[in-house]
Amino acid sequence: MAETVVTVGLGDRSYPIRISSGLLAKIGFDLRQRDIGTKYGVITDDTVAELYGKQCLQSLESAGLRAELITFPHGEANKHMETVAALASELAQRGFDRGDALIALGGGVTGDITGFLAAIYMRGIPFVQVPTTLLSQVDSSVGGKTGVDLPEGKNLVGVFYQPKAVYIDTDVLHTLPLDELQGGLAEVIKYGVIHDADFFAFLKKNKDAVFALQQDVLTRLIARCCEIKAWVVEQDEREGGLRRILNFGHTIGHAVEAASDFQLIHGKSVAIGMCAAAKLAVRTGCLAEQDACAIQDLIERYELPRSIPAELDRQLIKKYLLNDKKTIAGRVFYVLPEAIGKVMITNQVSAHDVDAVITCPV
Ligand SMILES: NC(=O)c1ccc[n+]([C@@H]2O[C@H](COP(=O)([O-])OP(=O)(O)OC[C@H]3O[C@@H](n4cnc5c(N)ncnc54)[C@H](O)[C@@H]3O)[C@@H](O)[C@H]2O)c1
Ligand SMILES: O=C(O)C(=O)C[C@@H](O)[C@H](O)[C@H](O)COP(=O)(O)O
Ligand SMILES: [Zn+2]
Repeated sequence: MAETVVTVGLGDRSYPIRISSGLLAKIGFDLRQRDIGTKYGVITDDTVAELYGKQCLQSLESAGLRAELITFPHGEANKHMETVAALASELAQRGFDRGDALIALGGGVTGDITGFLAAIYMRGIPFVQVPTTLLSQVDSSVGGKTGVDLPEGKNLVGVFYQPKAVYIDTDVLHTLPLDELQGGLAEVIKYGVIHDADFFAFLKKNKDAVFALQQDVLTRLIARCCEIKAWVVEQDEREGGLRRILNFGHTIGHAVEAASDFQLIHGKSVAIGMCAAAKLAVRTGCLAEQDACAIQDLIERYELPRSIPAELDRQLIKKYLLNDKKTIAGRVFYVLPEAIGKVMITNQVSAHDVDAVITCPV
């Protein structure tokens, strides 16, 4: 199958998202042509290092580029400032300078950490994204949101910093655990709800092909998500308005993720958050019951959770809600669906409705 390319159009900071099978072996050649750095620091977690570290280094070295693998322990629990500080020291000790560049090889945790590191190391060096989870291929590797968590909440420290290119090799999804594939599918469903009813219908129809990682369906799915994200980011890079729609499912989702102490992965927390937002939308009168059911049914079809686990502390969820960046002057912003393919942003949801949805058992 031919390569698919989606462009993120940001003037002189525009960049390509290249999508194809077998791309990992070709990135060295492409990077040499782009002349992004003298030496490449390949930042990756221990799991991905074991699976794809060697392949990535070989791709760069066979193109005549110098590269070094630098690892950190996998998992959301390590997406914090201490990891960034340790990686920055490692770069300095290995002599990385302003002529060098970073490669984020891994999932969203690696991408968020590496992008942030690239933005602040020596006040900014270039980086590229090589996402290896479905979630990172359809969402986190695109758009330049980088950052880490604080004990007080998710992604509370970070900057907007765009990559120079995104390389999506669909082959790497074959080693991804099912749980992680499903997490990515939650963000995929998000795109259908916020912007594209036809894509929502496509997902409804193609579940088996998606789970079987059928190449044509997978490429179409990843490309459509990247197109929608690029379309949003091109209009509102720094989340002054439209970009907030990408946060559908993340208001309650992020609070649930943090309250579970990251035992619930990001994508699954977003699935729960999208169902909660659909319920809130019905309660506030902006969404028809049957559309809320359609959203919940698709989430269930992809074997994702729909409700907040009973054992999670509701008060803790409310505390995290108030610490989130979506809370301004004490008012929490929600992205609520109005129909499949259309959402609105509001900070006028009553505490009573939020309480009802958070405490609701199903
Ligand atoms: N910046 C953004 O725009 C943005 C968007 C969405 C999510 N995020 C962030 O992304 C993070 C979630 O990303 P994620 O779901 O990719 O999690 P992740 O990076 O933790 O990856 C999930 C797990 O899969 C393993 N893994 C990665 N690729 C693999 C492969 N090909 N085969 C086998 N195992 C593999 C990793 O080692 C990890 O243990 C969260 O921190 C979330 O906040 C950021
Ligand atoms: O790119 C964006 O914008 C998003 O909101 C994408 C989300 O899927 C992602 O989880 C993001 O990290 C959330 O950002 P935050 O600013 O709410 O922390
Ligand atoms: Zn997300």
